[in-house]
Amino acid sequence: MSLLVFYGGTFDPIHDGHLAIARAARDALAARVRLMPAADPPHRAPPGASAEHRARMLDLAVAGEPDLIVDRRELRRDGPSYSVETLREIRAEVGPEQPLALLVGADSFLDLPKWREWQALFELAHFVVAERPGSPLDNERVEAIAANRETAEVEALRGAPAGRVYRLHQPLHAESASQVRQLIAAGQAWQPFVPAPVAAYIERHGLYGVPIQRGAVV
Ligand SMILES: Nc1ncnc2c1ncn2[C@@H]1O[C@H](COP(=O)(O)OP(=O)(O)OP(=O)(O)O)[C@@H](O)[C@H]1O
Ligand SMILES: O=C(O)c1ccc[n+]([C@@H]2O[C@H](COP(=O)([O-])O)[C@@H](O)[C@H]2O)c1
Repeated sequence: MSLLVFYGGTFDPIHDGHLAIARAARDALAARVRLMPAADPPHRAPPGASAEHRARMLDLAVAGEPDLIVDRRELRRDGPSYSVETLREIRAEVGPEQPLALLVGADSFLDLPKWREWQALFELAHFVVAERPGSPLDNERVEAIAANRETAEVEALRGAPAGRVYRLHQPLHAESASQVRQLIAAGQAWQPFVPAPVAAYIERHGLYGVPIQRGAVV
């Protein structure tokens, strides 16, 4: 059965590292990837941009890429955007047999034991884990979380509805949203780290303290 891949994040703002792993997952898994902005991301300070701005930047970033889709379901729910609730909602829609995967970066995966009902997540979806500079995926640390669920076979993800952990070996990307926000605050060049239409949107709307450029094309 085909695999449904969901990629949750704060995307404050979406940057080239996010796009690179979404594309890498799409290509490695031959699947559509649904980027899901969190309304109220757990375990972090409130985002610098509103949920609607963050979602609109995602729309711009994936425009013209039919296998990258923006999924606004978490924006329609009140309270913290716990992944276990999101995955239960999706599972209820697609039924018990449909293979589902959650795409996360290495730092998120290594933090998984702090997530709400984290063990239940493995009953709801597979995890596809993207490598990320600064968060090495040592076998020991991965195994402490994956507990024998790891597989190197994409077919294993398609062959079960949930419960496996797959490492995505994509080229590493060092970008982070906090780096983009810090560069903006420091008055340094930040535009090279985000897709050009996203940079234009940030400038047009004066997000993150960028001086508004009314003439900019969105
Ligand atoms: N450069 C990257 N390489 C691999 N994974 C990434 C990268 N950037 C973000 N991710 C992953 O994407 C998901 C969403 O990330 P998020 O929106 O929090 O971006 P971020 O760059 O980590 O933001 P911030 O710097 O504000 O914490 C997380 O699972 C994170 O691990
Ligand atoms: O469910 C949780 O407890 C939980 C805790 C931390 C993060 N998450 C989800 O993980 C994704 C990445 O989070 P973040 O903060 O790195 O953008 C995003 O979809 C969050 O909703 C989920």
